Amino acid sequence: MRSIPVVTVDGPSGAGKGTLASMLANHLNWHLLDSGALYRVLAVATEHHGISPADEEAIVPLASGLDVTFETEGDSRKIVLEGEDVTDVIRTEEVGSVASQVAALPRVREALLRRQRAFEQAPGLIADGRDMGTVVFPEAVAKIFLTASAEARAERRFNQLKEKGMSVKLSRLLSDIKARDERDTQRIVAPLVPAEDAFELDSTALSIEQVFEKAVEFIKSKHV
Ligand SMILES: Nc1ncnc2c1ncn2[C@@H]1O[C@H](COP(=O)(O)OP(=O)(O)O)[C@@H](O)[C@H]1O
Ligand SMILES: Nc1ccn([C@@H]2O[C@H](COP(=O)(O)OP(=O)(O)O)[C@@H](O)[C@H]2O)c(=O)n1
Repeated sequence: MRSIPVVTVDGPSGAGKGTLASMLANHLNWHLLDSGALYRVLAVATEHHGISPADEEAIVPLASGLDVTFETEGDSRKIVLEGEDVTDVIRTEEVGSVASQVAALPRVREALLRRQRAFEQAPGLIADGRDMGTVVFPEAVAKIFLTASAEARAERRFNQLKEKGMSVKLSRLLSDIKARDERDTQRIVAPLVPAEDAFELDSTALSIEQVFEKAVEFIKSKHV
């Protein structure tokens, strides 16, 4: 039996992973896994339950039994945690920061593995995150590592949050993004590194469309 094809998109915050992953999923008509959303939802859950982001013992059972659903209706996606719509709440930089703290706990990552792998369904999967190509789907047919300068990423995030009506300071975003990069690349388990066989794509000077075209070209070269 032919296995289900997986394409991974990993990289640092604001590189354009989510944008590219959802364009690819629409283009190929494949499923989409936004693994960062899982860590973000878990971060919100720890806050709801009054658990410290460093308390691995308490977070592991929360991660294993996380009551979350990802609902897709046309182009819009809704994320519901314990009955509450958290689609927008999880996108703040504060939640991103807590997410990267809980994501550094080895047993928490382990607890979320099975849930992520369950997204691998026919006809194929686009998986977006930090360790999709290195840990979760090492057999992926095509692996993309998307980067951009920290300044470009902070500016993109700034515009994105402003559009959502959230007030943020660019200088604060840049320092938060750098702190998160540092934590994500330095952690012991599943650090943010390109897989050996990844196609590294720097999007600093590229438009969204140019990134998409290069990604499609690369995926085609893998006979997907
Ligand atoms: N190549 C690009 N050029 C300019 N803006 C981009 C580019 N790629 C993504 N963006 C914008 O940057 C913001 C962050 O992108 P997103 O896909 O959420 O990044 P990530 O998932 O890597 O954190 C979004 O508002 C998106 O529209
Ligand atoms: N596969 C993944 C995805 C996210 N994460 C963690 O979750 C945080 C939020 O991920 P995200 O993909 O939503 O973040 P952005 O790139 O959108 O800023 C990251 O900073 C990582 O610490 C992870 O460790 N592994």
